[in-house]
Amino acid sequence: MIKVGIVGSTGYAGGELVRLLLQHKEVEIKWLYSQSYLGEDYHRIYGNFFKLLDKKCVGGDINDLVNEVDLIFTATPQGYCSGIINEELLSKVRVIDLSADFRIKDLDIYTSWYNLEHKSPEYIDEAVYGLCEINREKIKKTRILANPGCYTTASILSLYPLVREKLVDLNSIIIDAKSGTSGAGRGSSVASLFCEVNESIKAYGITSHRHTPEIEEQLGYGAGENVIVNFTPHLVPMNRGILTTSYLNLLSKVNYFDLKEIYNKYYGNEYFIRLLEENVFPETRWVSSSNFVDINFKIDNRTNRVVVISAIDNLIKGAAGQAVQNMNIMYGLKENEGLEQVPLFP
Ligand SMILES: NC(=O)C1=CN([C@@H]2O[C@H](COP(=O)(O)OP(=O)(O)OC[C@H]3O[C@@H](n4cnc5c(N)ncnc54)[C@H](OP(=O)(O)O)[C@@H]3O)[C@@H](O)[C@H]2O)C=CC1
Ligand SMILES: CC(=O)N[C@@H](CCC(=O)OP(=O)(O)O)C(=O)O
Repeated sequence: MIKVGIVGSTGYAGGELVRLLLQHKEVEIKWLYSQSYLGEDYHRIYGNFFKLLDKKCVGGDINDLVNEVDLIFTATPQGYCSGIINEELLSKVRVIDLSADFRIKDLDIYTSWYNLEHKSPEYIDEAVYGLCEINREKIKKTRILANPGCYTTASILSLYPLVREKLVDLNSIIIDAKSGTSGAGRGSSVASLFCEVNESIKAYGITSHRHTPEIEEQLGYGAGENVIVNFTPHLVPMNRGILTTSYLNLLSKVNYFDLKEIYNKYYGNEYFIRLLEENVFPETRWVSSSNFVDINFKIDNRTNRVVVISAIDNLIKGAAGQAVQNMNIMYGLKENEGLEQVPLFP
């Protein structure tokens, strides 16, 4: 059994981690860390766990708590994980961080886009970017796993084959993305209030969203050269889900089946990536509460562009599910262990 502790267990991503790990055959949840709910029954925070999980939230020194576990998940705001990482902690546990602290390899880019001083930059190189389908081999051995962002998971996975195979103009990429409001977390803010979100859709972070450099860096590794994207997220009045619609200029005349062959080459054997049938396009409801990524595309012969659509659940493949998938890889387990849920609909 892998003994785990979860910091940030009371947030939306943390809550989904608890739900998935509770049903995982190879995992024992040892503790749930919380500053705000110290000593409270976890099921009093999230009533869905009533009679299923009998644990109180713990607090205190994380350096003591790590003695009880093999692995910790940090589902915490940016800046927390980089503040606790040190050699002593890593001699006791492996870490899966759901924040952006170790995702971006270029420290200057991290500092400028996050407006944060990194507290342990010496560990950035060692950390592995946990996009499972792309970095599987490196993930197996790492002590620090940087779990990718939600928009970035959907964007990178859906565009990676085209960029890697240099089928598109790397300066032409436009990613239009939409997210449910759970993407903003459980912390209250005016922007997340029902009346602010319901019956409306808005773009935000235009030209400045912090997932832009994460997408550019990872697609750049795939292409072997710099990639520049326009990334525009939108907030939509639904609880969960991300849909991306991307536009890329094709460099040569190709048809649907040429591109399908390329996508099959990369993802044909991937359990969690579902390449849909021709003219069937992803919808967030078909992946809801599951770890699946649905992808399809259409070529616009008039403009010589390819339009790529992808859908994920932001809290699962975009956060907790991918974190569990990464744990499975790190511990040599079946990659879909604990993640075989059929998507929830309606
Ligand atoms: N929501 C999503 O769709 C996604 C989220 N993420 C990332 O996952 C992380 C968690 O996000 P999310 O669950 O949405 O956020 P929430 O705001 O819902 O939860 C964050 C949790 O972190 C804890 N926390 C807050 N401040 C601190 C602190 N200074 N030290 C330790 N713990 C703290 C809080 O718990 P308490 O006060 O009880 O200790 C809180 O419940 C973030 O880094 C986010 O960027 C990544 C991908 C998708
Ligand atoms: C709808 C919404 O607000 N989404 C969040 C992104 C989700 C997320 O938490 O991503 P990171 O882990 O990279 O922070 C946002 O735009 O900030």
